[in-house]
Order: sequence, then structure tokens, then C-alpha cells
Amino acid sequence: MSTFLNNIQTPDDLRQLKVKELSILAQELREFIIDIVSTKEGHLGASLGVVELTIALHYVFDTPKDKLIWDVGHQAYGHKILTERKDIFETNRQLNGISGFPKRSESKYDNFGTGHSSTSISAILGMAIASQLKGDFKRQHIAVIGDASIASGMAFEGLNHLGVTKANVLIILNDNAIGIDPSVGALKNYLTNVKKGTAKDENIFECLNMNYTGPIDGHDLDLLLTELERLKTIEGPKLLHVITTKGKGLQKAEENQVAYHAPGKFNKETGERIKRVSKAEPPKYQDVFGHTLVELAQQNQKIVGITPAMPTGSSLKYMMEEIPERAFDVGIAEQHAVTLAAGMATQGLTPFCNIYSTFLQRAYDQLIHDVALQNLSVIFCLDRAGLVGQDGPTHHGVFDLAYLRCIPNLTIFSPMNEIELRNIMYTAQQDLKGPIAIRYPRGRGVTIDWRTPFSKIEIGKSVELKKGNKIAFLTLGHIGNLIFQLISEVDTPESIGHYDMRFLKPLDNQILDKVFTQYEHIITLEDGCEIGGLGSSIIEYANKMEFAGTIKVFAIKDAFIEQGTIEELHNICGIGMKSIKKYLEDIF
Ligand SMILES: Cc1ncc(C[n+]2csc(CCOP(=O)(O)OP(=O)(O)O)c2C)c(N)n1
Ligand SMILES: CC(=O)[C@@H](O)[C@H](O)COP(=O)(O)O
Ligand SMILES: [Mg+2]
Repeated sequence: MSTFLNNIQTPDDLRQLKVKELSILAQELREFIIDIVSTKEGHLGASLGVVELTIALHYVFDTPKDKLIWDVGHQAYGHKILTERKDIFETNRQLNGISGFPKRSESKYDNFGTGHSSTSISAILGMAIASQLKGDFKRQHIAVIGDASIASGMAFEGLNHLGVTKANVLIILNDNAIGIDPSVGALKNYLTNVKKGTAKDENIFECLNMNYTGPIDGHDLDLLLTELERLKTIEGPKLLHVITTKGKGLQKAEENQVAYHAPGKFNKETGERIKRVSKAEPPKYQDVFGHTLVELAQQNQKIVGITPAMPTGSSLKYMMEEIPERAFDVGIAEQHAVTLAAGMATQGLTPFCNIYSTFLQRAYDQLIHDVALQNLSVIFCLDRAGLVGQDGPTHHGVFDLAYLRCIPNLTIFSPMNEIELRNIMYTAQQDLKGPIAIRYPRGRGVTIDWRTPFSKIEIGKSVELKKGNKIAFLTLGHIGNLIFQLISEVDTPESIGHYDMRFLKPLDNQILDKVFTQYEHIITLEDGCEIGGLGSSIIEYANKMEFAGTIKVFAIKDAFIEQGTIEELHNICGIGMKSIKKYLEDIF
């Protein structure tokens, strides 16, 4: 039964507590997070790891006047609970609920929207400079950033600037030696040496002109309070290095930090994860990618695999286990991952560069300038394409079709099922000259027996799945499976034709020419943004061919889409079964 937490709505309430009461509050806050996340799901380990830090920051600093930013923001559950959102925390990540990440429109305590990593240093520096320009030299500016996120290029760009300013900024490096998967790279090794006391003399952050303190135990509340109070009085750029344990306070989460980053539902007493008991079900697309890549790489020595910090999420981990010398986790470094792949391709290697669709946004110039312009044979596997669900607008992979389609030399493919994914991977590593983007969604496919022998896919060829005489559905990717069900449920299935376009680029003009002559109505369906995607491309071509029938585009309208289950979001966006059926009723 919470006692102190019950009485806290705002950080002002927190600041009424005595220092000796804060450790009890920490215990209560942990239990509260565990209680809710065990049933509602979400990012657990990171938030448990910063419970003491969260309390100490709001206790010492005058939030929301002082500015506090959480990098990525997946560790900000405690912050949300202590800043007016305790009573609605159970709606975390649900449709119409609070966001799983800090969000400016949600709270005056969320100073900057996050979700993608490594933005906090630049953003807090921007706020600190604004504060100086306004003549306010008192306001404090704090960014909390993890050891994996600080290794990203963008964070280094921020540090590089910060070190030549007099900005009143405190960076808190929350070092738990892990991202989603174990942290990697030379900086990780350096931080390990700092913790062991074996680092070379000069401290890297001091060399960058920051006042460095640490490493200190980030679970020791007294120490945190003392150091934060002291740092508050020091002007200019400062960095406090705290050591924490991801998953702190829940034994299972401490023992298996990768799985408990976002464990799904679990038993709040034992920590045991609740596995769905189900009969045979189709695999996740990510696993089809991961296992197929191992199969291909065992046959083709030129294949290399690259992931920027998502070995588990992308399933590149299978290749990292089986063929470690050719599989690379480069950390949160999407830009580097793409140009690294480009460099490898110039030397005759065949890189499979797996990046979540949303995170590839960060490497757009590298994709154009380093890969496509040089027509290098890099195979991009874009996971989490389309609406991803509870992570919400920061993570939906809905822009990729539009931002990829305008890039010359790039082939764009979206598999409708596991077998198409396997076969395009097989084809791309054998035949393709130039880059290809293969985009597939979060979650499971549709084929239980998916390990079929490889066969080649003809580049630019779509598939006629069903002939019709009035209405043609042109679909791209997994979402096309909806149309099978739809056809089985309508009164006049003979009127409907269905085409799995497979390639957004090059478009299959041959089949389109046929479709334009045989059907009165064309309906396109995709799980990407309307502007610039499949529907746009069909309208452009139809216009050129002077098609006289109607074209209806089912795609995501020009708006950011909030969080919810994928099914809820498809319905809200009007790309679910209900909307399509309604449209059909109108034209029948
Ligand atoms: C640009 C970008 N790439 C990848 C991710 C996926 N991601 C979310 S959290 C995370 C690990 C963050 O690790 P760290 O900064 O050490 O924080 P911790 O989880 O340990 O608290 C990653 C890779 C992301 N959010 N943004
Ligand atoms: C916080 C973050 O960016 C990741 O943890 C993300 O939530 C992973 O998403 P998946 O669960 O789809 O791998
Ligand atoms: Mg970390």
C-alpha cells in the first residue's frame, strides 16, 4: 500500500518530503511501475533503473521551470507518474491514453518530445542558449542520456557544440552498460575502464570542456542529492556519470535485461513473463529475415549483416550467433550503418543492412548520397514498416514508401508473406545490381510452413492473385492479406480482382496496362502515407495512360497517427476491413 506516492500529484508535493522518506518513495514508485506495466505492457527495465535518479532530479531541481529532457524517453515512466500522470498511468501506450514517451502536448513537464534516441543534448543546449539570450541565467537545463544513446553521432554533435559554450547544461550519463541489447563499441569499452579505474589519464568529457563528476552509484539517493545540489551551483557545461542497473528491483528483469527491456505481460510477484499459449502460428517477419539471412550467408560468403543497435528486434542476432565475423551491431548509428554498408558494397561484399523503417529516416542523405547515387548493391531490410502499434507516432514506419520512391536507382519491394520475403532476399543477393529496400511490418506473417526452397522473383513483376471483372484491388505488402478475407465475405466475389504489386518501384506497367483495360474501378491499399506512396504512383501512371475509370486510394492521411493496437489504428486510419467494405457497398 503506497503511502508517500499516494500523496504526490506534482513535484511540489515530492519536495515536501523529508530526505529520509525518499527511499520509501523509491520503493513505492518501483512497485507502482511494476504493477501497471505487468498488465498494460511497455518499457520496463529502463524506467526501473532510473527510479532514484528521477526522484532526485525532481527533488533538487525546480521542475517544470528548470528544463529536464529524457533521451529516447522510454525510461520516463517514473517522471510521468511524479508529474501529474499517476492516476492515468494505466492508460500508458493505449489508444487515447498517455504516450509511452515524453510529449510536449501531454504535459508542461515534458519539455521535449522524444522516442528516437540521442536528441537530448542538442535540444537541451537549444533551450539553454535561448535562456541566455533572454537574459535568464538562473534556469537549469538537464538532459538524461543512456550509455548506448550517447554513443550516437547526433549526441556527439551536441557535445561538440556544448563544450565551446558557457551554457548552463547538466548532462546526466545514465550508464547501465546496455541499450536494448548489450552496448557496443570503443566508447562502451572506455566507460567500462572508467568504472574499473583503468581508463587512461585524461577524461574524455573533461577533454571536451565539461565539468565531469563520477562515476557514482545512481541508486544511492543521498549521494545523488548531494551531487545534484553541488552541480546546481556550478555554471557552464557539466556531466554527471551515474552507474545504474537496468531492471533494478525486479530480479528477473535484472537477470535478463534484454528480454525485460519491454517484456510484455508478466507476473508482478515473480517477474515471470506470461507467454501466449498458442498452437502453431506463423512466424514473425523479423525471424523469417533473421533465419533466412543465416541460410543465405552460409551459402554466399560475400554476405554481411548490419544492424544499428537492434540485434534482437531485427533478429540479426541469429547471424551474430552463427557467423559473428560477418554480422555487425554498430550501436545506435543509423547513418554510419548505411555508409558502412556502402563502403562494403564497393569492395564486392553484399550487405544486408537491417534498419527499422522509422530509424532509417535518420540516414536519408546516406541512402541517397552514399548508396543510391553510386548505385551500390546494398540490400536494405526495413522492419517495423507501417503502423507499429503502441510506440505511436515516433515509431510508425509510414513515411518510407514516399521517401524511398523518389530516389533514383532504388528498387522497392514489399512482401505479402514470409515466402515472398525469403525469395526476394534470395533474389537480391544473387541478381540485383544497385540498391533495394525490402519493407515489412512488425509482427507475424501468414504462413506456418514458411521454410520453402528458394525461388527467384522477377524484378518489377507483380502477381495476379485473382481475376475479376469490375473492381481491381492493387495491394502492396502484408496488408494485402486483408483482401483474401474480404473477397470471401462479399456477395459477388467474381467482380473483384486482386493484384499483389510486390514492387513499388519499378512499377509493373505491363500488368497495370492490363488492369486499366479490364476494370472500371481500381482500389489501392497500402499501410503508408497517402502522399507519395502506392496510390500516388498508380494515379500518376493512370493519368499518363488516360485511364477513364475511378481510382480509390486507401492509405494513411496526412497526419501523425497516435498509439493503439495495429488493428485499432488501421480502423482509425480508414485502411481496415470496415472502411474498405463500406466503400465497396457504395460502388456495387
Ligand atoms: C535513432 C534510434 N535508433 C534506435 C532506437 C531504438 N532504441 C530504443 S531504446 C534503445 C537503447 C537505448 O539504450 P540507452 O541509451 O543505453 O538507454 P537504456 O535503455 O539503457 O536506459 C534503442 C536502441 C531509437 N529509439 N532511436
Ligand atoms: C524505445 C524504442 O525505441 C524501442 O524499444 C522500441 O519500442 C522497440 O520496438 P519493438 O518492440 O517493435 O522492437
Ligand atoms: Mg543503457
